[in-house]
Amino acid sequence: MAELLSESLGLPSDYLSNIECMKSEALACLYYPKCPEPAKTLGTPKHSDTTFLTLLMQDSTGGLQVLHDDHWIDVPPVHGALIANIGDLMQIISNDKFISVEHRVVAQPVGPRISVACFFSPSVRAAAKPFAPIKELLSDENPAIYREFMFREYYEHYKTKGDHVGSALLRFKIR
Ligand SMILES: O=C(O)CCC(=O)C(=O)O
Ligand SMILES: [Fe+2]
Repeated sequence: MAELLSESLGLPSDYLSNIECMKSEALACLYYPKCPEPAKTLGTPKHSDTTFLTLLMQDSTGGLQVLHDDHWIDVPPVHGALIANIGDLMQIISNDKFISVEHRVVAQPVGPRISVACFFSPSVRAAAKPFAPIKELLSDENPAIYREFMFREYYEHYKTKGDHVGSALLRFKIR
């Protein structure tokens, strides 16, 4: 995935793996019990992932939706397939060439639903360096949309504002 994403940004195929932006993995195993009153709640509320990339495996129950042009679109389960979601940090370093996807999981009267999300974030070494849009992607016609920041500042945003905060993108946006 790192190679494909690097190439689609027009960069050498080892670019993203060299900067170690997706070198740490965290795995979340999620269990959604069946819900007697699905209209009154959500399985997972609307959000975009804070990391670089998420690979998601969902079972055959369904319920995942992505926001597209202000409409919620079902992401139907495909046996054996993984879903790749771009996260906010990837949006920032790609200078909006990749856009992080807003998604949610609806509650359902059937279940339980099980999903496994693997979140890819920077290595400790990469997290100690500043983040900013990749210089090779910038030009006079395509200036940086986000300022430089440290990983610690990025995560402070979520820690101080709690779970229901919007994404950190606006905080770093300069144009
Ligand atoms: O359970 C799912 O399919 C999605 C979970 C999710 O979006 C997340 O954990 O960030
Ligand atoms: Fe998510």
